[in-house]
Amino acid sequence: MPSLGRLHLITDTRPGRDPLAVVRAALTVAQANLVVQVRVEDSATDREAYDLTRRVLALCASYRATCLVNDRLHVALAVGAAGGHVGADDLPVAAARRVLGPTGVLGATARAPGPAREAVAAGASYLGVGPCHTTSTKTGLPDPIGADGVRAVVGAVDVPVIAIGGVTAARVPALRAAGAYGVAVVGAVSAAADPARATAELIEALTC
Ligand SMILES: Cc1ncc(COP(=O)(O)OP(=O)(O)O)c(N)n1
Ligand SMILES: Cc1nc(C(=O)O)sc1CCOP(=O)(O)O
Ligand SMILES: [Mg+2]
Repeated sequence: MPSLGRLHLITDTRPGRDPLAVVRAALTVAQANLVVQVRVEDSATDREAYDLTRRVLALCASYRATCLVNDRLHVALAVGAAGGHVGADDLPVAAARRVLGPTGVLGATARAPGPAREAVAAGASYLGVGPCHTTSTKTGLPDPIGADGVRAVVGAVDVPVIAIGGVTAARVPALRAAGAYGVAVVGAVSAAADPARATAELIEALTC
């Protein structure tokens, strides 16, 4: 399995957003270092998810970047994406592993060391850990766990930890110091006036 990219860009498909333009801009800068996770609104149809994912996958292929699919693993399989990401409301990790097979990239959300260990034992190849900071992108989340929460999970598992939730380039150093392998962002790139520049700042913070 190729090594996992350190910057995960999660698509923002809320009304008024242009996820393909943002993905295109980020890819021109981050290229093969980027992981694009296609995340659609719960109200989106499978056909809408499939169509968007096919287009994102085609863009990623031009740069040898990795494309993952949030929640809808059948869409990941249908388009030939590298894998998917599941959380508490999705397929259990062991079931997701059976769906993706032994070589698919499988991310799982974990917010504390115990569930993190369970997710890895069940077949997760990386963990999404957060929310690290407050976020306006998703509602209904628990309180932020901060860099200390990330550190606790990092100490419990031997797979890459991807910090998520309110992540900005300025916050990356503290997350890396806590042991995060990488970060996942929505707003830091999608809501930026210049998504390519925002991507460059995140890559710089992740690799310096
Ligand atoms: C990298 C990463 N980490 C966490 C999540 C959140 O997944 P989940 O808890 O299933 O919530 P939804 O994204 O499905 O609303 C993620 N998508 N990616
Ligand atoms: C989709 C998602 N899941 C989270 C979690 O903590 O599980 S935080 C989040 C949204 C991240 O968006 P932004 O980078 O704009 O804060
Ligand atoms: Mg989910």
